[in-house]
Amino acid sequence: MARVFLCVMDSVGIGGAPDAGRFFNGDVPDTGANTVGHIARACARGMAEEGRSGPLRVPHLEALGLGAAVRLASGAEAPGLEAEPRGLWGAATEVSPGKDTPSGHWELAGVPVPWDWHYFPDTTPAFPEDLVAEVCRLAGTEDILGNRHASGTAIIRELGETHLRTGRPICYTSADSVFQIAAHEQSFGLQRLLDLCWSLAPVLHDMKVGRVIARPFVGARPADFERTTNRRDFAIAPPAPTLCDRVRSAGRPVHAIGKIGDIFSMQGIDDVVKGSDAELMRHLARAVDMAGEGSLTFANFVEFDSLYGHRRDVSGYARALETFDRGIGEILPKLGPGDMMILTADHGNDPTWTGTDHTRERVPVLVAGQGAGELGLMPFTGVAGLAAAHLGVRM
Ligand SMILES: O=P(O)(O)O[C@H]1O[C@H](CO)[C@@H](O)[C@H]1O
Ligand SMILES: [Mn+2]
Ligand SMILES: [Mn+2]
Repeated sequence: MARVFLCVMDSVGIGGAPDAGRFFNGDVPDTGANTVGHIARACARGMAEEGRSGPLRVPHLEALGLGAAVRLASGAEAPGLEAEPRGLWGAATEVSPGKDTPSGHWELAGVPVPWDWHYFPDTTPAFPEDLVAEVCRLAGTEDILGNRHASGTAIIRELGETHLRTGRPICYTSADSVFQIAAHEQSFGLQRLLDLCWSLAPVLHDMKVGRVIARPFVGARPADFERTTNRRDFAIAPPAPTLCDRVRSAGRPVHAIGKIGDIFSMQGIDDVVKGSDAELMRHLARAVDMAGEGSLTFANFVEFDSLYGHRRDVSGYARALETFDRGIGEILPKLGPGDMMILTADHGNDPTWTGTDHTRERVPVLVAGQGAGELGLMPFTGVAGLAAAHLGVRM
């Protein structure tokens, strides 16, 4: 029997998407965006020196083929990642029309998105009046705050005090197909925020808005406002059976780590554990120790994206890659002969790029535990194919 550990490093793209010119950050097309390539270049030039220093040091990812994957995907060099790969390595290209998290994950799990998502216009107000009225009705408030495109950390600094004073929820969106609600955990109430998002989700899903996201925060003053890990994503269910459903239908356990449960609306998933990325790495180590024969463990490490990519924090992103590399380095030696660990990503989020949104990019496909060699370029669905073939499950 065999086991698969499929790990998504959220937003760790490697450039080269052939359709990048059709995706934008503001008015600027994503052509040339390269999350890993540009971080490695910034590190090598001494331009990512906060809390770390010098060239990007990710020896385990490098040995698995991360640098080679950057070169294959985009033709660009990733300074510091020049070692010959000792794992199976390749790069994957997305076909779904969105550069968002559900599109990326569903396609990695074998199901490209067959519809066009609804995006809210970058205007103020961004939301239609009947939607605002429905939010007010469900929240029991006279109005909402925000009602525009925003960065989540900036908008709570800006509107958090008004929210505390008026009780009105802060509603905002981005270049993704999302409706996000920020509210204070104590003053508005965490459960009330989660209930509000849960009640609104079917309305938004009918409009083909991919997710309603609860963004709870704490703190008394703008300088201390901080989002918590109680974030919840209420996503549309995948349109067809995914890798998770296939594995589960074959009578095998499917364990989720991090956001995976939310992204797949728990479809095809037995259990989920959540926490910070540091906690998720410990959960992954435990899964490698404990997961049963024939199982799929599917993990998402979100902090690359949420803490550093959207914030365009190059040093922070480099630190996160180096921390992740150390964590994975401790887990890799635990893999047994029947184990396959796949490290990949769902889209890019180049912290050196303009704007604050994701970037359309190819993603790495690094396979540990199953020998060495080049996998070449594949579609995102090739990742599901690798996992299913290893488990002996039909896709
Ligand atoms: O700026 P914050 O709130 O982190 O939001 C980001 O997170 C959302 C979901 O991943 C993206 O659509 C982007 O808007
Ligand atoms: Mn993502
Ligand atoms: Mn994101």
